[in-house]
Amino acid sequence: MGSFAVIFPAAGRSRRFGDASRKKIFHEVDGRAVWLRAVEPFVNREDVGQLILAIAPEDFELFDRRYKANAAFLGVTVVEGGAERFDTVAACLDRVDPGCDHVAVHDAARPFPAAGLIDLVFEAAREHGAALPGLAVSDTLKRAGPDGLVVETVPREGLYAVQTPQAFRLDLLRRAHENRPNLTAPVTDDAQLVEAIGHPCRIVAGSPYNIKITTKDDLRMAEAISRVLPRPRSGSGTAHPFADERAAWGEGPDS
Ligand SMILES: Nc1ccn([C@@H]2O[C@H](COP(=O)(O)OP(=O)(O)OP(=O)(O)O)[C@@H](O)[C@H]2O)c(=O)n1
Ligand SMILES: C[C@](O)(CO)[C@H](O)COP(=O)(O)O
Repeated sequence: MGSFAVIFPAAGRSRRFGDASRKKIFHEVDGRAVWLRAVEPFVNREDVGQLILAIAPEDFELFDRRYKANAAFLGVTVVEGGAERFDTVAACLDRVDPGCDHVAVHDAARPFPAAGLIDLVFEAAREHGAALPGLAVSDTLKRAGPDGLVVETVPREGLYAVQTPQAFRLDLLRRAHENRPNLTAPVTDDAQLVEAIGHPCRIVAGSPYNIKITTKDDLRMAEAISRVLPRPRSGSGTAHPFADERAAWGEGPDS
């Protein structure tokens, strides 16, 4: 079985979060920092060989003071991130151990990646080379102009809101990142780079609980989610609480 290096981009600026005193990944949800919650479900997995967390240069002092011991205990390598998310991931790709043949990228701002969801993504990445979780869009979609007036209704068939972790064969993701200078559109996830070099990416069923903290409202939602999700089972062998949810998601995006 191949081994996954897991990259956690945590070097963002939290602009949309709107708290100049503390970035979103350092806020706590039910007493645990968002970044710790994002990392812990990947710790102690037999299929994970390396954990790499990328933080912004201005956060090293705070991180060392408050979280150095956590990172050491979890076996996390801490590196410096870049100006854009894809720069951060590229910097981490340079640090992947030679023993890893796959890589997963999971936003440090997503505190609830369930074990079952990670299993699905990793299995599909081994089979297809590239995999990511997604939720079929269930609201009606409108495109509007800057004046707020609707221009059109966008058919939602075949549209997914995608999440992380996104997982890839290592050589494929490296090639995809090398091709970045040839793209003109804004790049918002790693799968987009892989799509651009012509490799199909497989969507598996995401989870509505696997939210990304973007605004303060998301943090309030995360607090609510932490109250309804099951607690970790003792002796489960991982720090991850949500191993029983897999059945609820099904095996693919359509189930
Ligand atoms: N240069 C960057 C930009 C983003 N990220 C990370 O990528 C994830 C998703 O990005 P996003 O939610 O946009 O976070 P921020 O960039 O911090 O938010 P904002 O765009 O509001 O400033 C986050 O874990 C963030 O820390 C990163 O590692 N390096
Ligand atoms: C990678 C991602 O979380 C997938 O939904 C998302 O694209 C990140 O976007 P952001 O604009 O950097 O928050």
